[in-house]
Amino acid sequence: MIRAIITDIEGTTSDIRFVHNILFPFARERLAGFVREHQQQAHIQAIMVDLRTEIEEPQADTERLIEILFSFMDQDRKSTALKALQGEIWRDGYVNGDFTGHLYPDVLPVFNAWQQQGIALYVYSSGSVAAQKLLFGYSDAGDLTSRFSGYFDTHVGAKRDVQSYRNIAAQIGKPANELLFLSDIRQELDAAQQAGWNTVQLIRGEEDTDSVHRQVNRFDEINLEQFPS
Ligand SMILES: CSCCC(=O)C(=O)COP(=O)(O)O
Ligand SMILES: [Mg+2]
Repeated sequence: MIRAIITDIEGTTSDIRFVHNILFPFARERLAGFVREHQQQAHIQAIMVDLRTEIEEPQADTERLIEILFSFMDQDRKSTALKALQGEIWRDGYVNGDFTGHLYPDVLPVFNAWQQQGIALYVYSSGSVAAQKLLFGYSDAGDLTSRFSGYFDTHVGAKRDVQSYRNIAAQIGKPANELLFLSDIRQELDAAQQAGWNTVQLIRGEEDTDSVHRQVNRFDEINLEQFPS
């Protein structure tokens, strides 16, 4: 019996093109100026401390960190520090109405149905928790933040690591076999499955013929009765 559903964002609830063509360029254009302007603020300093730790360069100055952040963006590296900064930068874009968080139209009706069945919804994304709340708070369908019982980012671990899913299960407080993870990325689903979770792969674009996971093209094709009770 599925009691909690944990969803990825990019490529699952939301179009990868929104993230790569709207969000990422918006942050890239503003990143250097943002870091220079806000580097004295405590929460930005904390992000920079994390970044220095991540790159093992305790003496790195602001310009070196900016250089590193650009190389991380080029690699689409899921660095917790980069993701935290991107979230800070996107805030202005959402608040000023430059964009709204993309949501596939099939998502919200299915969220509604699951909630009516008493199933708790969570998010797990490489984007920071703050960025997740912005995307769903300023989504195409309005403010959906109250729909979720919790949010997880790479502070629990990377999305391809089995231990991350064990950490999330411990925080949710439910056994792994009552959890369902939704993602477009096979390697993330493999990790969740190794942790004992149920999985469904969203195929929003190209097919994935190497996957062992149940596959659907839309949320309304997910049949919770297929999972063992
Ligand atoms: C919170 S929306 C931005 C998502 C993001 O920054 C990203 O790297 C995509 O990560 P995901 O784990 O959702 O595929
Ligand atoms: Mg994804």
